[in-house]
Amino acid sequence: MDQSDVAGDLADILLTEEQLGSRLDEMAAQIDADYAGKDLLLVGVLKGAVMVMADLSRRLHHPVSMDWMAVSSYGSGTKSSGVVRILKDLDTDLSGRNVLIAEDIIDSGLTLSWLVQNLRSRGPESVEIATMLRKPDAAKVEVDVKYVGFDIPNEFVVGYGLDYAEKYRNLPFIGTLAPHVYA
Ligand SMILES: O=P(O)(O)OC[C@H]1O[C@H](OP(=O)(O)OP(=O)(O)O)[C@H](O)[C@@H]1O
Ligand SMILES: Nc1nc2[nH]cnc2c(=O)[nH]1
Repeated sequence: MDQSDVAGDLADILLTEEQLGSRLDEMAAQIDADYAGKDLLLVGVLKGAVMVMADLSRRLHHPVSMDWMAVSSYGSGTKSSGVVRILKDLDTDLSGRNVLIAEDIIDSGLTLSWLVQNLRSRGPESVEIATMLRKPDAAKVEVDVKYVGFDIPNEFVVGYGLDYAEKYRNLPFIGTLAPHVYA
């Protein structure tokens, strides 16, 4: 998708494709170092994390397994309902595994704090989080996050996996929406 196709819908570009890519290089190097010699299972949280999962995993030299979960707490709106539903569970048994959750964003923290607790109850060796974005000013619960791409302001963002009413996920950058889009 070309930026010009949705240029009228965007108020601002917060992070460019280049900025996302170079931060992912750093995160992957750190993850490679931290998990050297250990088993690693990447868990992607559908749908938003598809870009992070694909781009981060390809930068790792470490051999990984990958699995997916689908949870939803947002529906089609811009506020978390706080009620997390599992739409698709993992296929993998987590007993004794080192799990790294790949996420696009931690906003209120409600989704990830629920998910970490849920996965920890399945007997893994460890559960950690790698997220591309985090909104420190939006936190409703504390979530212990090992790898963060960028801390961003408390605004609703789209692109790089993140949608508004299922649109804009395939933008290669992160932007904010113009007010008329919500109207
Ligand atoms: O910290 P929180 O306030 O809980 O928000 C974060 C969650 O919201 C988004 O998912 P969403 O429910 O929009 O589903 P999607 O990934 O399918 O778009 C995002 O992918 C996180 O999972
Ligand atoms: N698209 C989108 N989804 C979210 N889910 C939680 N926060 C956000 C956000 O800022 N944008």
